[in-house]
Amino acid sequence: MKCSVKAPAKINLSLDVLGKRADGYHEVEMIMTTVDLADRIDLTETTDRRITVEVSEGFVPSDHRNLAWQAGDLLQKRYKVNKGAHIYITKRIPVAAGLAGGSSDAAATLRGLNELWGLGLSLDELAKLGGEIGSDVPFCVYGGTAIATGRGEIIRHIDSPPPFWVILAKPPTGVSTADIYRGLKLDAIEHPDTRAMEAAIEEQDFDEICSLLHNVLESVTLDLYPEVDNIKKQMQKFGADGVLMSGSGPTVFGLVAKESRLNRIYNGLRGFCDDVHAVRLIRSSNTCLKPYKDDML
Ligand SMILES: C[C@@](CO)(OP(=O)(O)O)[C@H](O)COP(=O)(O)OP(=O)(O)OC[C@H]1O[C@@H](n2ccc(N)nc2=O)[C@H](O)[C@@H]1O
Ligand SMILES: Nc1ncnc2c1ncn2[C@@H]1O[C@H](COP(=O)(O)OP(=O)(O)O)[C@@H](O)[C@H]1O
Repeated sequence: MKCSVKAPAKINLSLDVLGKRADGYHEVEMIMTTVDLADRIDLTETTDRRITVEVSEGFVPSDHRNLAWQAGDLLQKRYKVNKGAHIYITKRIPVAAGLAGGSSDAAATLRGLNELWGLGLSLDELAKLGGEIGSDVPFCVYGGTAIATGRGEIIRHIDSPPPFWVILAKPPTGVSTADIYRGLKLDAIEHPDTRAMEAAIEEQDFDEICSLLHNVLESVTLDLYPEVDNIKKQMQKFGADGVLMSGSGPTVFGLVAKESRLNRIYNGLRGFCDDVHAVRLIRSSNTCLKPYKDDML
């Protein structure tokens, strides 16, 4: 048996850090939403108990370091599954980019193997399991739009923002999330207004959403990688309505209301940055994130 699962990227419309925890992680409050730039996960059930991974991009690890492998291994061990799986990952989400590509691959693997191995677990159960793999995995299990707290694993679903375009531009720099959190000066943080952003989303107020975009990790990454600031400025210059770095970076996203303006911004950015994507939000999550069985492919 086979199945395929979509693993979409996320952006952080708001990212606040409230403090450092005893376990070394940071207490966060983030508004996250899923965008339609996705990896594809093809899962094939095997009769031995091995979990194997193959990735379209050779530089992404295909051994135990791959988060999709970790998802398969965890599910198999926790539920004593006596079957294996081959996981083929077609990468489209830029790697180490602040877009949760690896986390989304892990989440899609959990959703897909749950189906393939007939485990019957709920999304809540899969999300809880995902939290053992990484802080962003629980959000990626559900997709949609949510407020994530704790170290990112406590998820409260909220309304989808109004429909708009998202331009993503990633400079050729990979960023280590741990390094960026480590570089944050907790006493110097200017906090975003998360409640106002939630209200703006509820009211579908695009202009207000753009004016409230804020990420406290941005200044840390910008100090280390000035090219990120350059992309921000270019995106603003070409006319994006709101511009922010996603997660720990270095991807910068621009929100654009008018399709007519999209080409100008996309082409302008392509002039000096190879990795540019124009995508939409995935407004309602679960139906399009559901695994497709082989007879539907
Ligand atoms: C910054 C964010 C924002 O969505 O995303 P990315 O930029 O990675 O996409 C997340 O908080 C990243 O989540 P994720 O990438 O899953 O992090 P994890 O694997 O759990 O942790 C990687 C490292 O980041 C630091 N970390 C992560 C989460 C958190 N709340 N506090 C932390 O201090 C820790 O040093 C940890 O060892
Ligand atoms: N399935 C995967 N896809 C991409 N990267 C992965 C995957 N599994 C593990 N990794 C490793 O995780 C690191 C972070 O990758 P990624 O999830 O793309 O970044 P981010 O957390 O910034 O969104 C990379 O350096 C990569 O080696």
